Amino acid sequence: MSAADYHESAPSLPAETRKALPAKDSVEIDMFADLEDDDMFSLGDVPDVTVPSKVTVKVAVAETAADYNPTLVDNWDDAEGYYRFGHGEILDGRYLVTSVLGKGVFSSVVKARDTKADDAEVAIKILRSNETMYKAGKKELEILKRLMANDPHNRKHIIRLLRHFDHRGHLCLVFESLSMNLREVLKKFGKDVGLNINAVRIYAQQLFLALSLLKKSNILHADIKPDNILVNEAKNVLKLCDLGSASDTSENEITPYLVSRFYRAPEIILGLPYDPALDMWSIGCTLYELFTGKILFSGRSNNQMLKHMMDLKGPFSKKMIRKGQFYLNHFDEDCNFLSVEVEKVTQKDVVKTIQVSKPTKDLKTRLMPYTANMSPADVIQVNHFINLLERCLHLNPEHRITPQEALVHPFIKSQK
Ligand SMILES: Nc1ncnc2c1ncn2[C@@H]1O[C@H](COP(=O)(O)OP(=O)(O)OP(=O)(O)O)[C@@H](O)[C@H]1O
Repeated sequence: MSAADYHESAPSLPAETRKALPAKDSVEIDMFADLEDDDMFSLGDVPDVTVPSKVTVKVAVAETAADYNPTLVDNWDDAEGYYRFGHGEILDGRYLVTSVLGKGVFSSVVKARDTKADDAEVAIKILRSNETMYKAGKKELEILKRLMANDPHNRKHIIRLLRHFDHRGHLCLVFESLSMNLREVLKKFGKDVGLNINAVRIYAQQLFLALSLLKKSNILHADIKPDNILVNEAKNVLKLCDLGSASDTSENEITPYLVSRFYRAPEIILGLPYDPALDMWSIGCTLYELFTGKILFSGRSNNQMLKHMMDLKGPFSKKMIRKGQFYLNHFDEDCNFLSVEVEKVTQKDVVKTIQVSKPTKDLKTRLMPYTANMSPADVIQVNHFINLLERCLHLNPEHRITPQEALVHPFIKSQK
């Protein structure tokens, strides 16, 4: 999750977590900036993540929670509570840090070699040192354990947690190491053109398996998007990661900002009770993006997200609209849509009342142009894909396809 995304969803967090977040980024991140390569997805063509062959060991102290002295925090934390690493530092007496993978809102993630396990590569998520972040990390840890207990043979495509430890007041989660995330795969291989239909099918099947495990475990992921899906070096296996926003299905507090906006289901925006179907919506948006290289619903606000959804799928039923706690923010009493648009000349927001009767650009219209140079067999696949997407993106969560149904859908079942 990016800081910009997260800030928008901050109202769903405890107040103290929100306070701990860095200042809001007012600019929406351009997720396809600096694209270099327009190639279609081709396996085996990605350079390895650079890991220096020689690293100098700078610190070799194994801390325990008992060693932790909060007054010394400034020595190794930056002002925002992120752990400051030394290149070549050893964590927990065994993990030799080789590179920094990234810095999210909750944590920094590093690659390391496990000197007690044949130098196997691992990824370590180091939570920021802040009581609320620590608690959030503990929740992520418990959820990961629950998921692994329900998938003892590691067949369901959710990231594996190897172990955890405390390091100078930071909770550290040790994961199996994977290569790039699907946002990066798309940037590298599918800018504006997307991945080929067979790659999309393989990824779709693995995502539905992950979703079936989440559903069985009564867990909502609540942040599925290409950034939170990692692939192996060969890019033929994916794993769903970042369970930092996940919760038990019983914890469904109604909030209009759950899930990163472009992947947010309509029931969240309208303020209806939600369930695992919200993750299926995010998967529908993600699969569309994998195939086309383009974001399906890139609304600048919840209101414009609803507009984009209706352009694709037609109007919401009045019954569904009226059940939503927030419906009067977006519809009038007669369920006409109140579209908040920017007036071109004044650049001010104006509200236009719109009666939506049918989709202006449905999935078939959008996706068929991609079949122009395809073989007849692939065109059949794309037709199946369109049908599957229609069902993942049903406006009414009660009618959305379930993971079990998706796994036997003709798009998934009809291998070439
Ligand atoms: N097991 C792993 N193997 C390889 N890279 C990983 C692994 N786990 C995380 N990463 C990298 O670190 C990034 C951030 O991880 P993650 O989303 O779990 O942390 P986060 O603190 O929740 O970040 P954010 O706030 O951006 O969501 C991922 O997008 C990925 O690029």
